[in-house]
Amino acid sequence: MKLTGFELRRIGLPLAAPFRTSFGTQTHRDILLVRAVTGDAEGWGECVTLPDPLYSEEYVDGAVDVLTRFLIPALAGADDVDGARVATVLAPFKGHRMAKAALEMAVLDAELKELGRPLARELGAVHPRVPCGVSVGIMDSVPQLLDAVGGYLEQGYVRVKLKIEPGWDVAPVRAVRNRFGGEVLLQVDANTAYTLADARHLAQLDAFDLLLIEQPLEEDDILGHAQLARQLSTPVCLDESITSARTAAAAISLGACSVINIKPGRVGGYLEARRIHDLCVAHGVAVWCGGMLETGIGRAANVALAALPGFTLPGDTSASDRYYRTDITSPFVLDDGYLDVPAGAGIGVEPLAEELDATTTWTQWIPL
Ligand SMILES: CC(=O)N[C@@H](Cc1ccc2ccccc2c1)C(=O)O
Ligand SMILES: [Mg+2]
Repeated sequence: MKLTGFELRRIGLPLAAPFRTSFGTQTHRDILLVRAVTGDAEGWGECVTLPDPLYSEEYVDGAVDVLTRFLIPALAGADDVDGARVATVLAPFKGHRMAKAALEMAVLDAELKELGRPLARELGAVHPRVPCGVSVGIMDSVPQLLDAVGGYLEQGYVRVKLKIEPGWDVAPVRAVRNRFGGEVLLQVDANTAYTLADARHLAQLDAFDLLLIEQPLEEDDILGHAQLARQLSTPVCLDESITSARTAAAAISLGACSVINIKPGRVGGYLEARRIHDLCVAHGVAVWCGGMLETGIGRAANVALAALPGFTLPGDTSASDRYYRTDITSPFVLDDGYLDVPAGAGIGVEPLAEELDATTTWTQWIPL
């Protein structure tokens, strides 16, 4: 496969509704897309960075800089790069996993589109569609939360995840349980908002039969999560802490988690995501596919990943309209709580030209 160049393209999309988490409220997305061009095809990657380093240390402007000055030149200097080799070529550069993931995804999509091979099959998907959960933000009041949760359950979502933070945790969870009953699959996500000193407070959540509590402590506090896990009956799931197969192996071995939220952008790409999946299956650790409010580009690849056998819990692979009134691809529409795995070559979708043009805020072509 002969790469001729890459396009970096930023698009601006308003969120259908504000999305509040313990690290802030988002109303708008500034999304970096990567287009890989070869002689015979083009592939797309989506960088899941936020504009500010609030979820992790990466942010959009930083990703643009590291791609432009280091990562794309490294690929230009390597011969015969394909999807499987991108991570090796980029390995000398530390971190910047979301930027690396977007680049690898674009190269992999171009390669598979040239070969006519679907990403799902390439990754080892075994299901034609995946059951979908929904992530519900922190709200101004419990009644507002109950309305939102009721709406998502009516749409067919099979699992509800509630964002929590100190001051918004036990009461909203109890209210959802009281209103919607004990059968609803329910979990919470703290996005690192607590400390080990909150252990006794968080143990109150054990009364609500949650599937898991996601990332209660800081990203680098693996030992803290192991100590907390011993004080809770609710399974601890890690998100921000799991940055590679190596950190997943360490977290599992140290008893820091019994469930893992796999996000390809956070771990450096879909191939590393598959390695984490395989590791977790070997250890009997359940995994599910997390979300970073991706457009249909990232959503398509996430749904393919979520169809692998070890993804036994519903993920945050929600429909396009969970976040966007208009997606930049044909929208992913929930059908009886499921999303279909794209069957086309590569990620199986392409951006809609008119949507792309309407939302583009900046673009740069980088020839190899
Ligand atoms: C679906 C979900 O909860 N995702 C992340 C948090 C998150 C929240 C807000 C975001 C805003 C812009 C881009 C990515 C974002 C990710 C999580 O699981 O922790
Ligand atoms: Mg999370």
